[in-house]
Amino acid sequence: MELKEYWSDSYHSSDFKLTRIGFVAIRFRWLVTLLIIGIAGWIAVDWWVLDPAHFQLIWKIRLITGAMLTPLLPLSYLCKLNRRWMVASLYFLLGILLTFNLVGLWSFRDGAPIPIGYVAFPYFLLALLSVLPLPVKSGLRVALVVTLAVLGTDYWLDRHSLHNGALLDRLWLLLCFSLAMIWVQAGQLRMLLDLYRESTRDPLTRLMNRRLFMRQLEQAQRDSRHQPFTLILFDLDRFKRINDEHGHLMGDEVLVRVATTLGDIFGPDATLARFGGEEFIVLLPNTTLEQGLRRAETLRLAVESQPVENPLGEGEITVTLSAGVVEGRHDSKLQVLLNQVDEALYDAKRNGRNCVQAAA
Ligand SMILES: Nc1nc2c(ncn2[C@@H]2O[C@H](COP(=O)(O)OP(=O)(O)OP(=O)(O)O)[C@@H](O)[C@H]2O)c(=O)[nH]1
Repeated sequence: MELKEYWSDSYHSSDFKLTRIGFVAIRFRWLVTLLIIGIAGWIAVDWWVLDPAHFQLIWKIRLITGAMLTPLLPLSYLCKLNRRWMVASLYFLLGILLTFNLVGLWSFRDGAPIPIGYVAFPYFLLALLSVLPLPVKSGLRVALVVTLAVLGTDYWLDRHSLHNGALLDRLWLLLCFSLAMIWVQAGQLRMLLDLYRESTRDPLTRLMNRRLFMRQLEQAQRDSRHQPFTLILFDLDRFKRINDEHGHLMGDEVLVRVATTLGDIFGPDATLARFGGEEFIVLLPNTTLEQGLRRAETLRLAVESQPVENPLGEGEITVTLSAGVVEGRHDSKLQVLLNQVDEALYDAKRNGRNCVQAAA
């Protein structure tokens, strides 16, 4: 995982963004449930700890806070579809909880001893938020909001406290908790990204696997509007023979080399995947059938003209491929397109291999 991927989700792929937000939404829902139960349930503790005058006010504040958090539960189902909803819900949660903290502390303005639960609440909140796999930039924003809220509360309740050592003490503690929160969040983000890559990448070529490709294809079709897109499905010729005659290590080397050539030929606009054993697929957005055929031919020539060296130093071999090409539109049925391109590839094999065939 690269450093910039820890920093901001703008460096994540759109598919991982959705995966992460779905994960955050589930954890967020559990967090809100826990907070609603905890905040309302704490009334029992307050009943024991507080004097009746304080208790009369506090139990209502707790119930109102719990009620205000409740809409976040159904909203968390929408959040998994949209990052903006997720961010808005998170800040709504922070707003409610920090206001609860402010009003709770304000209720002790008469000098009554403040129970530890009220003083420690912002730190407790930071600890709870560490369950969300947020990038560092988002974690810093959350920490900043909590710190400013603590400073604002201090200022509002007791202007002098901003100038004494106790404030420094609180800031130091906030910094420690914030760093711990960001550290745990980044660790979770890393774990999630590693698992995501393991489950969506082919371990040999590092290209995306069939499952992720199908999701990308559905998305690309939705985005294509009235522009055509092209699919190229290709398969290495007589690959079994390469394995049998030169060994599996050589077979693996050929697959890796072809994957590299694919990246070089098609560039960042194309979506490339290993579709099966020695079968690869390419999705080209905004591309007509004629353009797709030309690009498939370029690939075929490139692979043919670059012999692959045996990793054990036992000479080199020439590899060829056969390809099928089909053009799709936003209203095409994907399963039909995949069948057509598969048929075209089969025709290319029947026509003698090492050639490109358009779908009928
Ligand atoms: N080395 C290696 N071989 C693989 C891998 N995945 C699949 N294969 C082999 O790919 C071969 C595919 O053979 P076939 O499906 O018979 O096709 P082919 O020999 O390429 O023949 P045509 O497709 O008709 O040209 C099988 O021998 C598989 O074992 C892999 O990851 N590494």
